[in-house]
Amino acid sequence: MSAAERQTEEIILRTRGVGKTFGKFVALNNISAEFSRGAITSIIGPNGAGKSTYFNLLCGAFAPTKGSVEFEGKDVTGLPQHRFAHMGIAKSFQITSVFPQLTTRENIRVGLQALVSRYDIWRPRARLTELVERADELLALVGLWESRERAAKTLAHGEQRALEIGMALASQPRLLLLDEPTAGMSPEETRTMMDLIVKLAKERTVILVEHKMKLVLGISDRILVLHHGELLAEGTPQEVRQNEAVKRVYLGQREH
Ligand SMILES: Nc1ncnc2c1ncn2[C@@H]1O[C@H](COP(=O)(O)OP(=O)(O)OP(=O)(O)O)[C@@H](O)[C@H]1O
Repeated sequence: MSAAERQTEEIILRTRGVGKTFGKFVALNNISAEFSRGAITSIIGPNGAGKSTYFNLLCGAFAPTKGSVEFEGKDVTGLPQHRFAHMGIAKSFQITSVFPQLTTRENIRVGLQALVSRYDIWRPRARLTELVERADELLALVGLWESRERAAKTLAHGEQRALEIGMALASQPRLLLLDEPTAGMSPEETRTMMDLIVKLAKERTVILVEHKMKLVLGISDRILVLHHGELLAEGTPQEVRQNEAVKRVYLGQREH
């Protein structure tokens, strides 16, 4: 394996000098960062730091105004969002997108059926069995097996978020992007979600956006800190915790 190939193997996603402007407003400026395969990387920063904007660039929802995005060594800058999904990148947003009237299990099956073209159309029975089995595996993985027959609208907020992640996993992504996965959750729901993220990260790369620094220190391999659209700091949780600039930004903020 060449040095370049080894780098591609180790770095799943990279941005080079990405920026994003909305009219004259610079929401994100010149962010260069690398995301290691198999790691949990958290993007943190105070309100308005540019986290969601960066997230949207990483998952292909926005094209950057400047710079480039590389996934597994390929330049994917400006490709339509569905191409990102087909390449192996899945995302789950702050806003829940489950179908409230359907059961938990039906929701997961809907997620899987969206991929139906990958299956052999001449073997419908085998395809159906495979879908059902895969849906049940995903339900168990995200901790919703017991709630499988409940209408999604009756699930607690934390369970709805877990369901949404289950749906995102239907495409068997190599990279899972989560935007504030614990937003609006109780402390107990938050712990459950953090445990789920750690479990999911054993099999795939996870990047998450969060504004609660304390929350991600314990589970992240690497942390990027954004502030006013710039990359303020990056490093291990230990390095970020001790970083003077980061301390200043978070000083006086209510810690979560
Ligand atoms: N579509 C848009 N049009 C104009 N300005 C925008 C748009 N989206 C974001 N912004 C601005 O860009 C800046 C960064 O926003 P962004 O949502 O990325 O921050 P954030 O770190 O995710 O904040 P929060 O923690 O509050 O979600 C903010 O000042 C925001 O007002």
